[in-house]
Amino acid sequence: MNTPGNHLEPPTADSWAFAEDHAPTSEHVAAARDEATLAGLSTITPGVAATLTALTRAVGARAVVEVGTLMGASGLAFLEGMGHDGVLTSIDVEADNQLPARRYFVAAGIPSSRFRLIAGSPIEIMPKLRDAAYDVVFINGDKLEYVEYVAGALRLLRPGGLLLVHDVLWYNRVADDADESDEAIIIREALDAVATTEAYTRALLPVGNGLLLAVKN
Ligand SMILES: C[S@@+](CC[C@H](N)C(=O)[O-])C[C@H]1O[C@@H](n2cnc3c(N)ncnc32)[C@H](O)[C@@H]1O
Repeated sequence: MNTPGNHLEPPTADSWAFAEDHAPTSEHVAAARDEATLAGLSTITPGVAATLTALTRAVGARAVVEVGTLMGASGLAFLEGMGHDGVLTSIDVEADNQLPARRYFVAAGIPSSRFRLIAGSPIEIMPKLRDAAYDVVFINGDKLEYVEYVAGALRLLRPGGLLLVHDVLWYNRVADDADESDEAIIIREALDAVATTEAYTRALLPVGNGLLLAVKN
């Protein structure tokens, strides 16, 4: 049996669910999540949504870049964490994926001046964004491009800004050395790229499908 000070066991499924549901998401985030889930698409969990909102609030973010819009669940989590003048820039390669996001943002009462939805390749669009102008960069797009996204994020972040990379545990496959799937290999490379630059102080949070948090020094 574990006692304080001894080596901890991983959380049970009940503890994990308790943590995930501890801070409820808004009805708008829940609706965007539900639509993505019903369509069989991968979206953030409630625990990740709560973490994104709290971290955004903690750094007083006024400008967030997101790679991977989908139905807008994470985008709303950021918009809810920012003040009324905070602006989300969200990039997705699929323009059609951004239509529901716009609908959910409007339904949540977010004025259009507070979000920019950019359709196109994040690898081509990230270099066009301003240097050191963003408080948070959130990566949640194509896993096979994670190394390029991480490289692009460094220039965009201001000192003290947060790099957040989602899905870094990728269904328990990243930690499994025997797993040589393209996604697992590339996510490991992206994690290594953050670890080997002295630009960041980092922690890996086992919330949702794994969230890397790296503060730009
Ligand atoms: C995991 S979803 C983003 C989820 C969103 N952030 C949310 O909170 O629900 C990934 C997004 O990246 C884009 N994407 C581009 N290439 C992809 C790929 N090969 N596999 C998965 N998603 C891809 C999709 O259009 C999709 O909107």
